[in-house]
Amino acid sequence: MNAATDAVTDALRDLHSRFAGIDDGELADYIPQLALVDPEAFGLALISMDGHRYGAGDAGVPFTIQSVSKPFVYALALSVLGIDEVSRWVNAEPSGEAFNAISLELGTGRPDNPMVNAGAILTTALIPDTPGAPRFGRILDCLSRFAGRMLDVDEQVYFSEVVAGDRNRALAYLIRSTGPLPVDPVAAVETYFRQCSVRVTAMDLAAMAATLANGGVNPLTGDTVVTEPVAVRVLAVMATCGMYDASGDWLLRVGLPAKSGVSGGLIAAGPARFGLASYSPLLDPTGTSVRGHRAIGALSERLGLHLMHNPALAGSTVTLVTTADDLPSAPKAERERARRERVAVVAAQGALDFTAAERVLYALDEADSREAVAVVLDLLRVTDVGTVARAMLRSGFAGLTAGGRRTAVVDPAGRLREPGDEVVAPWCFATREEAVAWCIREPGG
Ligand SMILES: NC(=O)CC[C@H](N)C(=O)O
Repeated sequence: MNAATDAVTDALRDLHSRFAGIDDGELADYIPQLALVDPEAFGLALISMDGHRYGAGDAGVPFTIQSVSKPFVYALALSVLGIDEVSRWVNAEPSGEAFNAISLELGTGRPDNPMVNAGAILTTALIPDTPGAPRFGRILDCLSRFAGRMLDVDEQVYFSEVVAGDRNRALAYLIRSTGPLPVDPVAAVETYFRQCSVRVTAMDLAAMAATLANGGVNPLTGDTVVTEPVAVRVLAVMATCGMYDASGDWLLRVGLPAKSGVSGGLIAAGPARFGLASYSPLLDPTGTSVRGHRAIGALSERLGLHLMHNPALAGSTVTLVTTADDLPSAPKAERERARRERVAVVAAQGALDFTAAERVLYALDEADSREAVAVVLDLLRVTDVGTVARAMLRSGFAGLTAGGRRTAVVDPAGRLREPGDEVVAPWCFATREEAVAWCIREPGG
């Protein structure tokens, strides 16, 4: 039944079997309950921007979210307070230190970033707490919307964190003593422990990562969990700080915004492509899952997901640069006329952004330099024109017209039109034939 998409699942299964044999690393034991899990558990999950779900191994096994909660609570804080207010309290600089280090800015006491514990405790404390909407209720609701289902708390892990939480309590008191902490340290840490104890599966984490990759819209539910600018900022902080003191090496080799947690969860987001997640509780010394690191690294390489790697450039934007007399489908008389008149035709396809618009403009100049009298731009197969691209194409056309060219656009969907104007270039046509015919008609004829 899934004969075709099985190829995607097979790729995940392949990675799963490649790395399942690795048993390097240690279970986190500073939170006693975390040391009780099955060290062999290993799951991989991938969710596309269309909400297609793929899993291998233990993708449905529950575990606590731990530090993977941090980017999502940061997203909530940004949504409620805005970037300027949040930045007053917590910085966005990589600390180059371990997750539980005393990463506080000299002088201000501001935590270095929201991905280390100090910054995460502060970020949690920034979430408003009102009788109608208590702080933790808001956080659980937000994490659940990112996952696309109602999540709950593993009370045993929560109590275990409370028992073992002296270092986090110390951090909260330290922040309070050196600088900013808007609430009581005990309350801040208590909520932070609960947030870390929220139960998820690798498939849930893939949905959460996919929501960030998808501009804040959950691809499973269609719910706009956060706005696009918020999603973009969270991904930026994940890219620079998400892997603590291993963030630089991770960006170098894997090249994706990511976040790890000490229970063995790991997420990575391929913007506009995929949400990825893994679960395997054996950790390296930075607190990152060993198998997860290897598997997501391999997946990124296999799928060409590195952010700096040719960012999803559409293959071809310009599908045709020619003169109308080269068009074999045109009637003979029209081709004769076109030969005399030299009508150049440029056809484009797909979604036009800045990059694509530059290609189209270059092709228009190329067509124009064929000593054309008239230039036709065919947008019939264009699916979208962004605001920036529209402005560029309009001004490019204005330039051609000012240079004495007749110009026409095949734009039945009115993609170049702006509110308040009827037509774009001198004329807008529904078909290429009409546009060419108009161009070769004798002036005034
Ligand atoms: N890196 C982590 O996952 C740390 C989370 C854990 N609850 C702690 O605060 O120590």
